[in-house]
Amino acid sequence: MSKLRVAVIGAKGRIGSEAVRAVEAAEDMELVAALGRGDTLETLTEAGAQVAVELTHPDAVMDNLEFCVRNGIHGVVGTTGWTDERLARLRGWLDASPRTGVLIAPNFSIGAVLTMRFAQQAARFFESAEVIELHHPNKADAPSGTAARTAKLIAEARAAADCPPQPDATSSALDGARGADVDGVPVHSVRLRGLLAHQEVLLGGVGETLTIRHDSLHHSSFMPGILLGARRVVATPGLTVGLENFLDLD
Ligand SMILES: NC(=O)C1=CN([C@@H]2O[C@H](COP(=O)(O)OP(=O)(O)OC[C@H]3O[C@@H](n4cnc5c(N)ncnc54)[C@H](O)[C@@H]3O)[C@@H](O)[C@H]2O)C=CC1
Ligand SMILES: O=C(O)C1=N[C@H](C(=O)O)C[C@H](O)C1
Repeated sequence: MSKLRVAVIGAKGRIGSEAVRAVEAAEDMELVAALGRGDTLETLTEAGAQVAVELTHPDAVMDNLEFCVRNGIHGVVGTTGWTDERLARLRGWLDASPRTGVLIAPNFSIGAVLTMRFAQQAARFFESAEVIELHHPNKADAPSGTAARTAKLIAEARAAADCPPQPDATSSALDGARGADVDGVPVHSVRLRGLLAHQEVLLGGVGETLTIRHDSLHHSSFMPGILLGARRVVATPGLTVGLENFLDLD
C-alpha cells in the first residue's frame, strides 16, 4: 500500500521537530517536506504532499491553511489562536474545495482530550467552574487553546442544563485577578520555567470540590494524536474541530 505523503510546517519548532521525527518513524507515512519560517509554500505542491501538519504561530496559520486548502492539501492543525471569525474564513475556503479536510485540534494528547470531555460531563453538577492552565514561558498565546476550548465546553454544558451564573461576590479586584472571562468561566494562565503544558479544571459544589488535572510532560504526548489526525483527515472532508471526533469516545 502506498504511504501517506505528509509535510510538516513549523518543522524546527518545539512540537514541529517532534512531529518530523514521529512522521519519519511511522511505517505508513512518508515525510515529503519540512518547512520552516521563510520557506516557500510551493514546496508542498512540488513535493506532492497529501497532508500538511501545521504547527507554527497564530500569525502564520491562516496564510498557510489558505494555501493548503486551495491546493487540495488536507490540514492537521495544532496551532492556536482560533476565533469564530477565523473559523468562518476557513469554512469558506473549504466550501470552495469540498474534497479537502482540515482537523483543528486544540490539544493532540489523549489525556487533555479526556480532561475536556470529563469537564464537559461534570459541569452541570457544580455551582462553580474555573480553569487554570500552566505552560512554559515561551508560549505565545494566553489563555491556551486547550483552556479556551475547555471553558467553552463547560459554558455550553451549563447553558444546556439551565445552570445559573456562577456565584462570585467580588466587588473590588486588581485587573486580571479573576482571570479571563470565557463565556462566564474564569480562565487563569500561569507561565513558569520548567513547565510544559498542564491544566486543572476546578469544580465546586456545596461541601465538595472536584479537580481534573492533566500534565503533558513531553512533546511526545502529542504525537499519537497528530498521526491519527493525519490518517483520518484524508477521509473526512470539511472542518473538524477537536481530536475527540476521531476517537470514538461515546
Ligand atoms: N494542539 C496541540 O496539541 C499543541 C499545539 N501547540 C501549538 O503549536 C504552535 C507552535 O508551538 P511551539 O512548537 O511551542 O512553538 P515554536 O515557536 O517552538 O515553533 C513554531 C515554529 O514555527 C515556525 N514558523 C513561524 N511562522 C512560520 C511560517 N509562516 N512558516 C513556517 N514556519 C513558521 C517558527 O520559526 C518556529 O520554528 C503554538 O500555537 C502552540 O500553542 C503546541 C503544542 C501542542
Ligand atoms: O504552546 C503549547 O505548548 C501548547 N499549546 C496548545 C494550547 O495552547 O492549548 C496545546 C498544549 O497546551 C501545548
